[in-house]
Amino acid sequence: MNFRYYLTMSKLVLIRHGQSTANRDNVFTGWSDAPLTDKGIAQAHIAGRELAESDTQFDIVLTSVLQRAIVTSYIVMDEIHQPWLPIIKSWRLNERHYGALKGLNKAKTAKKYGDQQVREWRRSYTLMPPLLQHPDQDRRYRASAVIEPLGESAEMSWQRVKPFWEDQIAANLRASKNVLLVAHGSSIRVLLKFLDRVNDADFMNVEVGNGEPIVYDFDNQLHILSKTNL
Ligand SMILES: O=C(O)[C@H](O)COP(=O)(O)O
Repeated sequence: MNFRYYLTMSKLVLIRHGQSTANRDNVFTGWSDAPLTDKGIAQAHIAGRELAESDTQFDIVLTSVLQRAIVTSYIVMDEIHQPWLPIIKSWRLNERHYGALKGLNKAKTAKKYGDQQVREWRRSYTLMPPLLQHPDQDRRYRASAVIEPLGESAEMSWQRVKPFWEDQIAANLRASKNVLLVAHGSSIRVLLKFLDRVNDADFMNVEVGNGEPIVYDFDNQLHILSKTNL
């Protein structure tokens, strides 16, 4: 038996949702609930088919409470022929909240504030976007007693992803479960920062494409055995 195979106890697959209407229109999205485009739906099918080739038997699906991630997860579950899997939807996996940038066109914002400023808003670990005056009040967050943020840095989004890592992701991996996580650019980027030990400066260069699965294999001590981009 292959030594690495013998040690492998669990698998974590991270997938950013397919293209949303806001991605297509180059608009800051954050917690806005933009649906998938036809291209985004096709990307989700392709990601699912790529994953199906590995024949991984998943135990649980984790996603956000935003439809672009939820619908992507449904498509992937269907493509891997495991539509019955238990699924947990949590606000903790939401995209980073883009504050007052939400709904603005990224190219027009770069013209107004400069490319460097917009790059830092988008890719810095610690910089906050301009904040909203008042929180939005979406019913789905009231149900889980979550006060919607006025805006978040990537670091702030890690503060709310981290408990979910402990309670759901790591807990399942330690129990030798295979986890499929379908989320967003920023919620996945902060997980990659943690898993790959990326420093704050290098975090600026961490990118995650729509519908591109990232596969981690762990041993039973939660050490990473391998990382593969499908
Ligand atoms: O929220 C958004 O606008 C996008 O989903 C991700 O945006 P980014 O590429 O600026 O991180």
